[in-house]
Amino acid sequence: MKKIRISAVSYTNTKPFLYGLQHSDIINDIDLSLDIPSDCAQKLIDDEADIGLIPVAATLSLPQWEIVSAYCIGAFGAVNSVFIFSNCAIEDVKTIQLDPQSRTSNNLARVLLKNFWQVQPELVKDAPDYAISTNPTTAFVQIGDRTFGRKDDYPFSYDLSAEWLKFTGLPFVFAAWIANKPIPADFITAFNNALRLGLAHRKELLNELPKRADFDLEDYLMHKLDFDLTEDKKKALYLFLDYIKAL
Ligand SMILES: C=C(O[C@@H]1C=C(C(=O)O)C=C[C@H]1O)C(=O)O
Repeated sequence: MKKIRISAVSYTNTKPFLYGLQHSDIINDIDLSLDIPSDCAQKLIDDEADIGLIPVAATLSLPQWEIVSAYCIGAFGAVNSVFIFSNCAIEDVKTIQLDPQSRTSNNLARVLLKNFWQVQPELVKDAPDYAISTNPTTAFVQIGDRTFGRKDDYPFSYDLSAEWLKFTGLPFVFAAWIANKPIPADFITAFNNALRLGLAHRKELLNELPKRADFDLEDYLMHKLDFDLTEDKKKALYLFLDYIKAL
């Protein structure tokens, strides 16, 4: 049988899923690559992968897509790894640098800026001084492990999942397991069993990960991240896509 090509996120948030895949027989039936989120999305768009843990905002660039898992990268309130870091209050920001590795959170920032904070800073992609600008009215979006332990390094840090909860009262879905073509049902069942196994073994996984003094990995993987793709999260996902379309 031809192996199913899977692109998963190369950040710590995905390690429970990887643990499950690597401890299940399904590992022999897949061709697994680890990519930054923007590349997971591009691989699904270019048909270089069959299933990806892709930023949900990228579904808007797929002619055909289907959610193939009951699990996701989500959060109810603060997630602690998706921020706007800023030298000034959001109302005073003039320029926001977008994160080149992100698709969802860049769009989440845009949705919140327009509809929640109601401000219109200039948005910059691929800024040459990304994340190091000293301009007092420049802020930047940043996701993933690069944000670990950085929250208190800036005068203002906005956790975008916490801000989305304030705005909508809903949880948020950053990335979901999405296929760009029909996938056999028995594969989907085995795939979800493997992901569930990984989530159930997060304590064992935590014992294998190097401890960090500046970031609570246990709180992150056990509590801040919320991996179940519940009905409320699906509602949030479709609401978010509608907000992006209206930008
Ligand atoms: C919570 C996170 O979710 C992520 C955010 C993504 C995005 O902004 O496009 C995509 C995948 C997830 O890894 C994170 O990376 O910190």
